[in-house]
Amino acid sequence: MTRAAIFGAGSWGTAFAQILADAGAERVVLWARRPEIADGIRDRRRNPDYLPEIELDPVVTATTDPAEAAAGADLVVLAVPSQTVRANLAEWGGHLPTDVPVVSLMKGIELGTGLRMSQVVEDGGVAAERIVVVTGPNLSREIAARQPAASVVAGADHAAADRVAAACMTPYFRPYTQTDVVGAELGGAVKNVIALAVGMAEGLGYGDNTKSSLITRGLAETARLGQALGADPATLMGLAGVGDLIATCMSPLSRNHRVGVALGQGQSIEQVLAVPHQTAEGVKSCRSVVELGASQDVEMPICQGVTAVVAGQITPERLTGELMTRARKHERH
Ligand SMILES: NC(=O)C1=CN([C@@H]2O[C@H](COP(=O)(O)OP(=O)(O)OC[C@H]3O[C@@H](n4cnc5c(N)ncnc54)[C@H](O)[C@@H]3O)[C@@H](O)[C@H]2O)C=CC1
Ligand SMILES: O=C(CO)COP(=O)(O)O
Repeated sequence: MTRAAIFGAGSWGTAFAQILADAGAERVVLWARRPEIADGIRDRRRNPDYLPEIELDPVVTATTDPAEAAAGADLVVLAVPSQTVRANLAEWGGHLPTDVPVVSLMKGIELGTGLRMSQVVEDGGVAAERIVVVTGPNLSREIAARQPAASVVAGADHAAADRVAAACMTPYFRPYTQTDVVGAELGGAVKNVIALAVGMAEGLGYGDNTKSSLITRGLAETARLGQALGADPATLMGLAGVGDLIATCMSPLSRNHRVGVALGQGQSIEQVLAVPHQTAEGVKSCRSVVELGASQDVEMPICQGVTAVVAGQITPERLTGELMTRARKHERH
């Protein structure tokens, strides 16, 4: 029976705690940054800020002490924002057990280094064969409501991925194992940027043809990047690619989608981010995705345009015009 430590008590960390508990975990300890979050989970079995509608199973508890969270864990899960995980690991990585799978739930590319999350975790001292990525069309609010969803559990070591998949399989959460960590992570990171673009289109008042065109051409950008970086194209046609792209781009529950809608409606990025909201990874990862693409000579016009809108350099209207008037070309190029 699993004894898990989940670092990050936001939406996905909290929903994943419920998954592990429903899958039969003996104990799940959430590490929270803020004491009021840990107190709510420990004393009232509710996270007061993230998915407060879930009454957490009694096996779920919480602490702000990383050593206490990690003690005795046979599974470690990381669920903090992509851009903070390096600093987080430097702070509390020394407390992590050295011989158990470490799961990354994060979907992003690190700014400045262009590294995928598993590479950042590896830099933090975790051996590659212990790192497992969980990704796919998994909007936390739907998972919290125990609505059926499938997911990808990818590890360079299939046995580690299989161990994690066994620990998180429930009647509403169906994990498929994978060894293509590169494809799984790229799918999860790039779809957030495409969801910003689709949200912008919605905010501008455009309908489903526009959104479908952006999703499909966004997939083409992801596939080109994946090919350059050694991903298996089949991974991007699966749950981690197409699956997550559809969920995130189409759902009003997606934070990236919602940020895109607000930008499309004419708000500035400062106005959008001034409203307290949860992590919309694409806002930061758009730049690192474009830089990663440029380092491989991969053209990513939608991601480039989103980055320019987020930087305040162009408006969503102008992005539409620029994308629509690019030189004609073969669909597969
Ligand atoms: N929410 C969702 O539906 C899903 C989210 N993800 C990914 O999971 C990762 C985490 O996202 P969410 O839990 O949704 O975000 P969230 O915004 O709901 O929660 C983030 C958590 O990290 C904490 N945090 C913020 N700054 C921190 C710092 N400097 N150090 C330590 N902790 C910090 C926050 O207090 C909060 O507990 C992201 O990479 C996201 O893309 C993946 C699949 C689904
Ligand atoms: O990754 C997600 C769904 O799979 C969550 O999307 P958002 O981060 O845009 O809410």
